[in-house]
Amino acid sequence: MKVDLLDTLRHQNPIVFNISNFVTVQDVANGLNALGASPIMSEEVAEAGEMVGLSSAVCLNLGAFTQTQVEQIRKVGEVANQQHKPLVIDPVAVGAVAYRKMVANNLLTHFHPDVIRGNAGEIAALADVDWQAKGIDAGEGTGDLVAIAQACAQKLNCVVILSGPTDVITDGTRVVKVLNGTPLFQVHVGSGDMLSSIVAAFCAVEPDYFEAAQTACLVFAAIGERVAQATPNLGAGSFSVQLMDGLQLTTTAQINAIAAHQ
Ligand SMILES: Nc1ncnc2c1ncn2[C@@H]1O[C@H](COP(=O)(O)OP(=O)(O)O)[C@@H](O)[C@H]1O
Ligand SMILES: Cc1ncsc1CCOP(=O)(O)O
Ligand SMILES: [Mg+2]
Repeated sequence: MKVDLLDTLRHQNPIVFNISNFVTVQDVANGLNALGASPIMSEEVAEAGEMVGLSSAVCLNLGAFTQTQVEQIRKVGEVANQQHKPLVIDPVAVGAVAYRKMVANNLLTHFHPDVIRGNAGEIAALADVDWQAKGIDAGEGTGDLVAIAQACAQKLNCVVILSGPTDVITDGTRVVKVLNGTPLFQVHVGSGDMLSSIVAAFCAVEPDYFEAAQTACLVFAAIGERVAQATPNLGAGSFSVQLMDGLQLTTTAQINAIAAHQ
């Protein structure tokens, strides 16, 4: 696990272009900025080419799109592929809303993502595995999470992150698990969206996207875990503030000291 990539990221300060959702856009911008990347957002399809051109990675969040925004997402995904910029997709709630799954599957015929990051309900839906997703949350299912993540990665020919209490990262064959984290991530809406954009930031500084994805998961989960451990009885509001501080101030040595992965 290349935790030192965090120092590279902070040194290079890569621009990450995000199409975010209106719910968590502030978390995504500030999370990236605190960690050491440079976020930029846009809702205008006419500037898609320039936006991708100035960025070192792109993250497309499918959390709350309109039909107009779907056109923008498709254009940005196509341009990212043409310009060979790393492309990360966050397929929010595709397991809970049939329309979203249809839109996501259609978008995936227009461009190829390098990494897909979702919870169990979302990754199961993209892999066409039976699962009871609950809105934006993972929901419940009985399937094997590693097998589901691998099936999704093989089907879509990309790296897949199936996040949750344990993050599963796979390229379809190789599998790494990140065991760090805190249940407080679940009481803050936007944890997953932040992680997806941070995955893109690591893809900007590491061309092996399987490596970039697992490092992003470890860095984010370990920082959350440290923050939770540092303050007893931390609640949802304080956690989100402390998490921002942690993203900015945590060192690679501190992450290595608690890193738990297989
Ligand atoms: N119960 C948990 N314990 C530890 N970490 C968790 C837990 N649930 C989620 N996480 C962490 O929260 C982050 C967001 O993942 P997740 O909750 O799966 O995304 P989403 O918000 O899209 O559903 C990841 O870093 C994941 O490791
Ligand atoms: C609540 C909500 N509704 C549409 S997108 C969104 C945010 C999802 O954020 P996350 O997947 O990071 O919890
Ligand atoms: Mg999510």
